[in-house]
Amino acid sequence: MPLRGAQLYLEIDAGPIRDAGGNLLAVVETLRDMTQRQSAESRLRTMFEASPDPVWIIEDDHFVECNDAAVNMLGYASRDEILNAHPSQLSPPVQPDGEDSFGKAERMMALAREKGLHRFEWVHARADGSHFTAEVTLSVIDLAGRQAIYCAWRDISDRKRAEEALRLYAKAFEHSGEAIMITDRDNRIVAVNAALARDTGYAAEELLGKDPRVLASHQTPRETYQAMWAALNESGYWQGELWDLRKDGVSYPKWAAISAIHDEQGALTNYIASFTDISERKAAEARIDHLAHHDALTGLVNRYNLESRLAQSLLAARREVRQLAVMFIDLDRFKVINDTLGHHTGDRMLVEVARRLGDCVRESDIVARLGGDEFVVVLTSLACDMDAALVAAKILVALSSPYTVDGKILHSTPSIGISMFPTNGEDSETLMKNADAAMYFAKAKGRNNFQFFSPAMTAAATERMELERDLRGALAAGQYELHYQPQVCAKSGAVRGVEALIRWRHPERGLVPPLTFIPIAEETGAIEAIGAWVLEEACRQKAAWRAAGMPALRIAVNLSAQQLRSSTLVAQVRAAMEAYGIGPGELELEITESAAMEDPERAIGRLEALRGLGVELAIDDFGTGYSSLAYLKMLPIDTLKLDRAFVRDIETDENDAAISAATLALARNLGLKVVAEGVENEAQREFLSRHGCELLQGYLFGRPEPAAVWTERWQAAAPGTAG
Ligand SMILES: Nc1nc2c(ncn2[C@@H]2O[C@H](COP(=O)(O)O[C@H]3[C@@H](O)[C@H](n4cnc5c(=O)[nH]c(N)nc54)O[C@@H]3COP(=O)(O)O)[C@@H](O)[C@H]2O)c(=O)[nH]1
Repeated sequence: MPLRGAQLYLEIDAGPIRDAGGNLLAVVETLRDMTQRQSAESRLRTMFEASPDPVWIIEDDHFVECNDAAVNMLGYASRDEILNAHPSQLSPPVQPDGEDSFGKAERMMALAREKGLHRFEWVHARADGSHFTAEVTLSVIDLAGRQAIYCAWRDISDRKRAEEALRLYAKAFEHSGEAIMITDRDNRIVAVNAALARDTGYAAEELLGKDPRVLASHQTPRETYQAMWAALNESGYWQGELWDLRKDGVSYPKWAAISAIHDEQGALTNYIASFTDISERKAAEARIDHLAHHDALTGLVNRYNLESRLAQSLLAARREVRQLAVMFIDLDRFKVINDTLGHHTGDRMLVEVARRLGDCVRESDIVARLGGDEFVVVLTSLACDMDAALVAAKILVALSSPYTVDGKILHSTPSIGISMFPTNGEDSETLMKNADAAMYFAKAKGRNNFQFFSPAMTAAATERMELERDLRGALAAGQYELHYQPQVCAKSGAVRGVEALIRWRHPERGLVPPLTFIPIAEETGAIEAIGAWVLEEACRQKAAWRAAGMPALRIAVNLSAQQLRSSTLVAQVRAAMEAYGIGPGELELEITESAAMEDPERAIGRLEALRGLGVELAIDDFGTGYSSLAYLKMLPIDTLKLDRAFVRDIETDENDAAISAATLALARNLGLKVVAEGVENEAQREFLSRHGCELLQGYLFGRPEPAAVWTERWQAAAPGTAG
């Protein structure tokens, strides 16, 4: 029963009652209490209106009712604008799956009618044309006896975006070139990507659920792992190098970056690690490091590395109270091999030298190449300097044995300088400097030997360095001059020719003799320019003497081995002769026996060409070298110069006398003239003359003097000649 005073909603049905004639007899009214139903409908409408999600009523496939949320979501001003629209009219023409919106909407509604409830995703269009994705739920309802569809939307754009992002992350994870691994809070592997499977050789299934240490090799130091966990616990991040083991058992270095992941409450949930295989980078680094510390040609320790290795060895020697030897090794006349046979041959020989040096020393010793043909051997931990001498002797033998390079047999010898720690120096620099000085001393001592450093050598080495420095500018500064020494007829004493001998008028040192600077000029290559100057100057002087009416004397000029090697020599000589009108027989070129024997075939060709110019040719220092008589016979020469070493003791030393006599006999047989050098006294003159020597040269007849002195002398002897 309704309460007194409460409102009632009644539904009244009234029906007339008539008699047979149709007259109204009464009205029958049926009252139905609709109060409850009315309030239910009102509640439904309220709910419909108050729903935060857009809701619609669809009848005959058109929206006939909607709430404010639907109007707002679509961005229209009033529901009048959208009511009676077909769902496709509030949608883009086509749905993301490619189906047209009208057809698909019809299909969805049909499905809802068939099943009673149907849920699906739908892209709608707002009033401004923008789109959003909604999850649509269609439920079939009965509206006052008519079938309708209740339609509810939920904007799932955010969810879709999140899903899209997740899909993207998943793709990025899977396709990343970097190996990625995700572990749970207990450090069990929960995900690995394809790159990790590729790098490790394991399939993902073989790793899931395992501890990442299944990949570890024992090459990663324990401290690295300790530091890694400390950093992850403290800052949540660590990166560094780890060594892992591939499934095939090969270990490899990888660069790891690991982050700890926490949820919104700050609880640890995962670790995510990315790894880069750095095998190639490490190998490249190792190669670069090797190149930086080793000589590219021989693979020996280089200069830079030698310094640090020597410093370390010195520390050890000091600690162990042992000696140490630094050996400077230079190959004698290596430049000749390089210049004549080419760098390729020179390089191959240096590689062989490096190999032989390695064979002469212990593993713990150091063998370095400083560049060119300069090597350094450090003998570490020696008991006495005798040990160093034994190794030096071994090196002498090893490096002096013939080399077979490109089918050629080559000869070279080393000059070795040794400085000892601690006697000759306590630091690397001093020891190296002193070994270098000792090496120069070994060279000066005739090469192919070793010398221990002595303090006196420092001065000699310093002087050599200074000379080398000053030599560079001497030609341009006009500091060279030629002195001339006469060659006389043994029988008559008449001057037949002069030999041009170079002198260096050094601004501080005064007159420097050729034996002091010619070897340096030869080693540094300066000799070629100096030789060219000598040739030109001698020819110029000869022309000047001729112009002054001096006797027509043959002029002899010394040629260095390097000049003989030069392909421009013949052209140079021709040019000088033409420039100063030097005729056949007026110029003699002296070459040493060793220069001619360096490459006899080439020498023969070049000397023949010079001969063709009318130049006379002499072999200098005859008897001091290792002449092959077979080759000597083939050389197109006119004169042998008997070395003054044999002349000096010719009257007292039977050997010298015998060699001199034999040389003179040989020359006679070969049809050659002989000039005996270094004749200082009558007895020598008499001996040589008696044995048929035609020409003599020596202090007995005159020392080498400047051209002006000879001019004066000749003018005095033959007054009336032009000045
Ligand atoms: N490539 C070039 N080499 C040259 C040139 N000029 C000289 N030289 C070579 O230097 C060497 C030494 O020469 P030098 O000091 O001039 O000595 C010469 C004479 O002074 C010396 N000599 C002459 N007579 C005597 C003597 O009676 N006693 C004695 N103790 N020494 C004497 O002999 C040298 C001449 O030697 P040589 O040339 O072998 O005839 C020397 O090897 C020169 O070749 C140059 O321009 N280019």
